[in-house]
Amino acid sequence: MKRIAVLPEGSVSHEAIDFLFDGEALDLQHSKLISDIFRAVDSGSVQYSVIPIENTIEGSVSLHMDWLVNEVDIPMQAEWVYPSIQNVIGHGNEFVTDDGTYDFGKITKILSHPVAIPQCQNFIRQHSPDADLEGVNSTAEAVEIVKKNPGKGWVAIGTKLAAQKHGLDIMAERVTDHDNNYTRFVLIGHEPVDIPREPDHVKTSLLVTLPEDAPGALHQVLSAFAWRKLNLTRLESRPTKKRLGSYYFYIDVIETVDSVLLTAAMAEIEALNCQVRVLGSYPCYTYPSRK
Ligand SMILES: O=C(O)C(=O)C[C@]1(C(=O)O)C=C[C@@H](O)C=C1
Repeated sequence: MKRIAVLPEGSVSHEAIDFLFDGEALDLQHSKLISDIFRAVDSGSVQYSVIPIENTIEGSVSLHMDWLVNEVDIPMQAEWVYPSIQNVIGHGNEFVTDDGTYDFGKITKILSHPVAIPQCQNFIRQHSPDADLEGVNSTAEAVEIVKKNPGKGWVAIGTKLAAQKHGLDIMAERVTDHDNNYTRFVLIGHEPVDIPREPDHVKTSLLVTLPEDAPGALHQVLSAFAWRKLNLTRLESRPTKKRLGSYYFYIDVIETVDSVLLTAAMAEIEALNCQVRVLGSYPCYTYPSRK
């Protein structure tokens, strides 16, 4: 049975891992902190860890990307995209009105993961503009905190799974600003993973660091992919954290790392005095397609 570290029961990450393995029995090790999820696979206490890296509304989960790049050296073994369906969850009796609806104006505090709160900005502004907002370690943790603090007017933004686990009420369903709110997850680990279905495509993630003060260097890097007709699906700069104005580029290419074209492109980029690090070459699965 695969041993996998993932955020607490009822988190979006937890729902997402069940989708990837399609009901396969897994030995899930739940941890409260994403840093512990990274450490679990780094120390070898689990085979794989589940890391959310990008969201439709919020973009990159920078903290997690930085961990992948700076704190650990563990390859990405699979990627999948899963919907982040967020709900307002609380002790419904604190907010219920005479006509049986909920008065969201009575909410004093909204707790959730810092990536989930901005996904629901419109709902919050419209219904509970005066509520305090508090970021916690996961949507599942937010639901747990609300459960333990009745009578204070607190609600969480989280999954139905978490509401069920803690016996709380779903006061509003699907409250994200856009319906197509998806999160991109990666499975990291030292061994390739066996997933019992065909991927939608394969991808290679690269980290490219340009030589200092080289005009046109990024253009030359992109040309190495362009003239080989290699399809890039992500290009993002992140600070190297060494000095202000110094960046590395995170590049996703639809190709396996050992393909002749990608190998040649990487060699060309290295010949430009760039550093190239392969973060992983892996199968990608898109919800809800199951081949
Ligand atoms: O808090 C959770 O439920 C998580 O799985 C984490 C996480 C994230 O880090 O991006 C995952 C997806 C959600 O959209 C919001 C939060």
